[in-house]
Amino acid sequence: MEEKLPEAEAPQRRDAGRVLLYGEFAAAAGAKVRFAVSLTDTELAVQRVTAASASRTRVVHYLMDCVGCRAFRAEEDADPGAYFSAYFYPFRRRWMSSTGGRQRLELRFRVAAATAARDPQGNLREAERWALAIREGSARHRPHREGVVYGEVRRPCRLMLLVNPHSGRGQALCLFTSHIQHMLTEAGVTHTLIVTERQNHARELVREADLSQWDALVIISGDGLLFEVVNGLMERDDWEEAIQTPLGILPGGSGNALAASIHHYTGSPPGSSEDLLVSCGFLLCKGLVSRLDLVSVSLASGLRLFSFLSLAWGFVADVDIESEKYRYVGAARFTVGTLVRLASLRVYRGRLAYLPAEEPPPRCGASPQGHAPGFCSSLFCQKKASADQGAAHTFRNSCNSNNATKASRSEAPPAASGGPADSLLVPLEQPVPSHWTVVKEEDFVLVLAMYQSHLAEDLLAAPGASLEDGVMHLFYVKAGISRAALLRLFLAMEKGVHLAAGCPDLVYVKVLALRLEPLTPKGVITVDGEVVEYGPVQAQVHSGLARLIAG
Ligand SMILES: Nc1ncnc2c1ncn2[C@@H]1O[C@H](COP(=O)(O)OP(=O)(O)OP(=O)(O)O)[C@@H](O)[C@H]1O
Repeated sequence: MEEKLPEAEAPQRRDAGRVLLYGEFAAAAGAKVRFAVSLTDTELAVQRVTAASASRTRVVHYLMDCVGCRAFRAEEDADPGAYFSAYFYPFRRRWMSSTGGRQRLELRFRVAAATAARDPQGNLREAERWALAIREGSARHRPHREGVVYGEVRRPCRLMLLVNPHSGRGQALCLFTSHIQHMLTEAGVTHTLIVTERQNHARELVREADLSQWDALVIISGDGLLFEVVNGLMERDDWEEAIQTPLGILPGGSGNALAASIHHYTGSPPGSSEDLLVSCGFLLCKGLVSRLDLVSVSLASGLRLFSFLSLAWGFVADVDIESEKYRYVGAARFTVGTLVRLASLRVYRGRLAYLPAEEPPPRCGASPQGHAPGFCSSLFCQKKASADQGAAHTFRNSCNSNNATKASRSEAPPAASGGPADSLLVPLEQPVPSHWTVVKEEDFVLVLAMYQSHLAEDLLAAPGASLEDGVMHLFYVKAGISRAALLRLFLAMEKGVHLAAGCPDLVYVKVLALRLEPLTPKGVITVDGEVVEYGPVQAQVHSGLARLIAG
């Protein structure tokens, strides 16, 4: 962020702290104009050196916005000067608009001290002194949120950067070279680029990789490639350590839900897809690491997946998959898909039950309004008697300690199949525990569990979500909603105000675990936007199990 101050010749400012370095430099060899440059703990201030006070405007660049600085010799051998270039990405609002994005700004100064004009090595040493001080300052100041505990990517760092060349409109590689590559160079981040050759290539790579060689695993693609990476890590024998590897995401798909969520959490207003890419690239260069909730998803076949974004059935899952054919229009594919599916709105039959995160578990037989008692005469109850003992026992053990807060990661015994045990779940063939809430309705238009804020770049589905809140944000829309009302909901979701729309058919609840049992014979269930086998499915949150580069 730039701040123009009217008068500030003195190299001392109360609010910015002590001046660490001060110098007067030109921008290039032979340039007449000189600049007074001062570095404090938080900012680099630049002021033109001139006799006329009117042109002495002082411009402040915050180290918070700086990704790196480098020193180098002049290109011409005859020039004894050296240079330092600092790279800033301040946020700029668009003219007459509430949107904006980070924009690149390079500040370059030529060091050629009068006394050492013929001392190229001395000039370079001075330029390096400035570059090091600016780099250290920018590493100390990074965009962060109050109350979040951060780690950081080790420096100097080596990234494994996985690109899906087919994601989105097939431009991920191009987006990397045009927007990200130079940022990484500016930030001194070394990386190895791997272009995926097929589905599951990334999954296999990270499953077999020597992770000690990498400080972070970053994808430039849609959410599907990160889904592969997360599951590849969780399939390893050393999953507990492997999943601690910082993950990063650069939006190259058409949905880019996690990238949009990360951007949203920084408090910046939404911008274009390009703004989102630069914002995520900036956060990657800054290298702060937050914890990220993962949800374990168990399917009827016994397969267990780990998900970081969403579980969807009905309208949302259908739109996601059916709109694949409109991928050439980019993010607008969801809008087109929504309109097409609205025209032939479907009702999906099934049973839904969940363990609420906030309310105390309902007593047996006590039914919250609109819900059946904990155990109902549904398919969930086929083996009520036997489950009552085993399941309730299993559940009580975990429930006492964490029902009101977060699903426990550390207290559960390790599961035989790798990954943490699902202490809140009972086998799918058994009824859900008695104090779960079983939804009375069985006809739905959609069921959607979100663990991050965005369903797509422009769909703020769960405004209250955060990276590590330890809950799933469960939405379901009951059958009977009109097309117009559903359209209104999706339009309101663009601004994240759908929950305030007073739609009687929309239900929202925070849950720790859920079970969905589709009765409609054919349909689509997606996990993080990827199709999984259709049938009964259940899920539990594991709070903060993974680590993600975010601000
Ligand atoms: N080289 C490849 N060829 C074919 N499929 C790939 C390749 N690399 C990855 N995939 C698969 O492509 C699918 C889609 O990937 P991804 O989600 O990253 O992109 P996208 O679908 O375009 O993004 P979005 O979900 O945002 O629309 C995933 O299932 C992924 O496993």
